[in-house]
Amino acid sequence: MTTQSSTVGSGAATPAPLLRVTNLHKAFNGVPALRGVDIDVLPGEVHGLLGANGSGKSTMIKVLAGFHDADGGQVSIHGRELRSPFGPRGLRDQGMGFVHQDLGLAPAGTVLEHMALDAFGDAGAMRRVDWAAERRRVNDLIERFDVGVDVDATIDMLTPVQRAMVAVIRAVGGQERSSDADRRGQILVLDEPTVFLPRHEVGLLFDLLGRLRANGDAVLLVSHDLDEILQVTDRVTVFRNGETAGTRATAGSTRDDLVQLILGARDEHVAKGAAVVRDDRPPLLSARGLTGNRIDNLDLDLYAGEVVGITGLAGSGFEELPELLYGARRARAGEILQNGETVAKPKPISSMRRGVILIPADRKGQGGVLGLTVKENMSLPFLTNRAKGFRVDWKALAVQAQEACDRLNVVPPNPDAQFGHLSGGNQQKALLGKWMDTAPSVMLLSEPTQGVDIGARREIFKLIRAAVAEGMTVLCATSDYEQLVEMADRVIVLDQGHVRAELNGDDITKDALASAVYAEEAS
Ligand SMILES: Nc1ncnc2c1ncn2[C@@H]1O[C@H](COP(=O)(O)OP(=O)(O)OP(=O)(O)O)[C@@H](O)[C@H]1O
Repeated sequence: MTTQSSTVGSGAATPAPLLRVTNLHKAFNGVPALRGVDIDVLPGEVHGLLGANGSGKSTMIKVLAGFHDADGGQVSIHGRELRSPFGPRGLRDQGMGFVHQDLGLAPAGTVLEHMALDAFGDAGAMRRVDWAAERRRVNDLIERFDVGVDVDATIDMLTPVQRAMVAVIRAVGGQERSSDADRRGQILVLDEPTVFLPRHEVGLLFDLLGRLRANGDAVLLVSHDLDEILQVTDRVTVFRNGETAGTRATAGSTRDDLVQLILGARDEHVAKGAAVVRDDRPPLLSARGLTGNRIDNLDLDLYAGEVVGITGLAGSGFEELPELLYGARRARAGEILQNGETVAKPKPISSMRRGVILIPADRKGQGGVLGLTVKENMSLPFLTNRAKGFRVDWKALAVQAQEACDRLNVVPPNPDAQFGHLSGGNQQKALLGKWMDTAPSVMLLSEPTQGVDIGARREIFKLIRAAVAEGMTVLCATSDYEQLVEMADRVIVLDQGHVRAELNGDDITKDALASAVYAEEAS
């Protein structure tokens, strides 16, 4: 796929923007989230929207989608000026479509039903859906955008990337139906669509974005993955602290340029510690013959002072290893040993007591309680040891939570903020802080920096390296090769539940990881 659009990159005079946001303001309880952001999105471009966690990306998108009302500023679409509030449908009827990270698809519904749901929305519950017409329309969309799914397939039958593509054409189809704008020249907003996709399938989604671009539409793509942004976008806009830090053409921009714009500072790499010294102490955690749904008869030793990465293609088993070791998922066979001694019936509660903790990938679903405050979330592991009789020492817990927020740069650094209102990266930092305070000996991580910006990522790596230097061991299951290169002392590559390769020290490079993961496919 080319990285330049014919419309934008042709050297012709810049076309009029499809979407122009000027001086947009929004505060929550008096705290500004947007302090006057500006962005122009042109026809025929994929425009990246970057920024640290909490910089205001989602807030702007939620204003455009009608979820929040802006406090001030202008928005124009196709040159027509509009002012927030935009009502519950946001700018959907003006030619904008939105695909949120969770995709908004129900597993049991078919592709056709999902698309027709939008028709129900338009027509009201009383009107009959013309199923034959819907089927023609949906088939036409699938063909036009070469999505390759069956209209009657249920969502749970589709691969993750097919689901993402269905969500995209569903948004496109919704626009075609409701927009009074010209069919060409619509704006599709994708909020971190790739974080849950297997790396090797992301290209299929990007090809679809290329087809939209060729159609004269525009895509606004929010992502923290700079390689992805450099690969797929024509221009990028960076938000910093609720303001626009700048807009750049992607061609000619480097990763470091973008990092500097995001952070307002140069990128700083975290040094890995010295190599682990393996004395005659037993490993902190081991597996022998461990077998799960995918993992098959795996032997593994995790030693004090090391970060061990585990990776592979989706379905190779690497994703289930943290949960098996933690006891959140029952093994079919095999045993787990801690400090050389067999662990009888591993369960989450006993793992926690033994100093083994798990930070799951889906932090919103599993890691934190959205309706509680940051302090309450951070206090959960300590409620018993901070209890005096029936009373909990909230004062001590508040001090502890404040210290963790400050140490980890959680934004806002306010333990009384609602956890669910924190941006994704800040939620992850708060969760890490909570578990680090329990001084674990084994930390099992699953995609620990998904949705986390580059600055917070560095802080998380630093914390992990510091804890490892004190004698902890970390297992990090991820398909993010860059993270493995930066963080891991050794990486185990799985294939169909078995160890395919092990890379150590300086041999851990992105290329080496990719060729180990894809070795069989390439041959
Ligand atoms: N409903 C809300 N109530 C209070 N504060 C909020 C609310 N939504 C967002 N914020 C705050 O507004 C600021 C901007 O958050 P926003 O979610 O827009 O950032 P973001 O750039 O999308 O971050 P991320 O990359 O982590 O998703 C943050 O400080 C956040 O805590």
